[in-house]
Amino acid sequence: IVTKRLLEQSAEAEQSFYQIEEQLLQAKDRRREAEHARELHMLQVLGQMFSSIATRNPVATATATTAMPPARNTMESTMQPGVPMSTSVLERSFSLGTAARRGMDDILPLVKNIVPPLTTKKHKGQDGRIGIIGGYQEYTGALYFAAISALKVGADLSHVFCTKDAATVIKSYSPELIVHPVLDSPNAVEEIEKWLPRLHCLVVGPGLGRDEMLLKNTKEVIEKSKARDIPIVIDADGLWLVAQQPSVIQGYQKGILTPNYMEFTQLYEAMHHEPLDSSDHQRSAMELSVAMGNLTVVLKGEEDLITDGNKVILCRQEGSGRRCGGQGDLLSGSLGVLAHWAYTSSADMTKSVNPSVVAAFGACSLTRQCNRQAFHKHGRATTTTDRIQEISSTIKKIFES
Ligand SMILES: NC(=O)C1=CN([C@@H]2O[C@H](COP(=O)(O)OP(=O)(O)OC[C@H]3O[C@@H](n4cnc5c(N)ncnc54)[C@H](O)[C@@H]3O)[C@@H](O)[C@H]2O)[C@@H](O)CC1
Ligand SMILES: Nc1ncnc2c1ncn2[C@@H]1O[C@H](COP(=O)(O)OP(=O)(O)OP(=O)(O)O)[C@@H](O)[C@H]1O
Repeated sequence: IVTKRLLEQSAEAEQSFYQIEEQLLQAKDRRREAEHARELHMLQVLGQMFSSIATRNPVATATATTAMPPARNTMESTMQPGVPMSTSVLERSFSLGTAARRGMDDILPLVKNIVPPLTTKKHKGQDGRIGIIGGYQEYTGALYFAAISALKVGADLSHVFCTKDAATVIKSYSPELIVHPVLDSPNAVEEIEKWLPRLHCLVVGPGLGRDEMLLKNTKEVIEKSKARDIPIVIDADGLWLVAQQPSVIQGYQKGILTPNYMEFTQLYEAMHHEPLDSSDHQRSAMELSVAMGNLTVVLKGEEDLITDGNKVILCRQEGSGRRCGGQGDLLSGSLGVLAHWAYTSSADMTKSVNPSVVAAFGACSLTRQCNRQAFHKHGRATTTTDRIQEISSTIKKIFES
């Protein structure tokens, strides 16, 4: 009994330590955001000064206009539960060439706002401790791709929760990942729950497989994570779980679903009990989001379609013609980090746009640009490992330029 009590006290002490640590981090984040807002304000003032100089100088004005072609056509629509949707959508697309730079005006600056500055003042973990659940023994690659992408995008720690057999394999891929071989253990939920107070975001599903026991454990971990109010990205086999039991995530505003077309069809049909009308993806994606309680849905494909049931945003960043496995894992891992950054940024930083949507647009843009760059180098031989190697330069180009 004494040992049990001591263990309980130590668990409580640990929990309050992490709560205090979280509060400190949040205070630091708020200070950081205030600094960022001041810098932005100064930049705006400088911009106004330059533009007034340019207006006084007709040659400079003409040059600027030629260098900046007109914005792409932009339309908006809204949808509320039970209200018919108009057919137009809010369209956001960009490429890194000068031609469509104005298309980045709306969402991409918000993504840039949420990317935390790199300073010497931070401690390990502050920019993100991401948990990833998946990694059935056949699909160790998927979990690795998601976890390493999270690290490379900027998380400080990437915790992988997988089966015992998958763990050794994943550890041997990379010493940078923290691997917990617990998902198939008899006390899996307790083992993972211990880590939840330290995690900023959970990514569920890459390579999870469909084993009943693993899905049951995963479901319970999702429930525990919801109670902690952390963003939860659900991909791959995690979406299969949602299609079987939508209530596991339905109505949880920090839930983000990232289906490919097949997964989307399953989810849609599970929610609506009728075949998907494949002629109007935008409408169907909004309908799914609304049916799920306005969760953010990212329908991946030739163009990525992001919706929280109120608006549809298209990410048409040029990708590549290669469709090998693992691109979705890069997307879900990156999205985990961006979701944490978006939810810890102030409403000023995201201009009150849904943080899940801002994060999703960032992750789609990043994934597609990585695809594009890797494809330019490797052509038909491009694989996900090549894409992951492009994360660093892609971040510099699209988020830090
Ligand atoms: N290296 C790895 O370990 C990888 C493992 N993966 C994992 O493998 C598991 C199963 O994923 P699958 O890719 O088999 O499941 P999917 O649901 O993606 O695909 C099922 C089938 O549908 C086909 N399909 C996919 N998209 C389609 C579309 N738009 N139109 C028509 N057909 C389409 C696919 O060719 C496949 O035969 C998941 O856990 C996933 O995370 C993948 O992430 C890929 C990489
Ligand atoms: N037809 C396409 N054209 C251009 N880019 C695409 C296309 N299809 C998918 N993508 C890009 O690849 C990303 C991953 O989408 P994909 O459909 O491959 O996911 P997935 O099937 O879940 O991947 P995984 O193999 O990891 O399970 C998308 O976000 C998108 O950026």
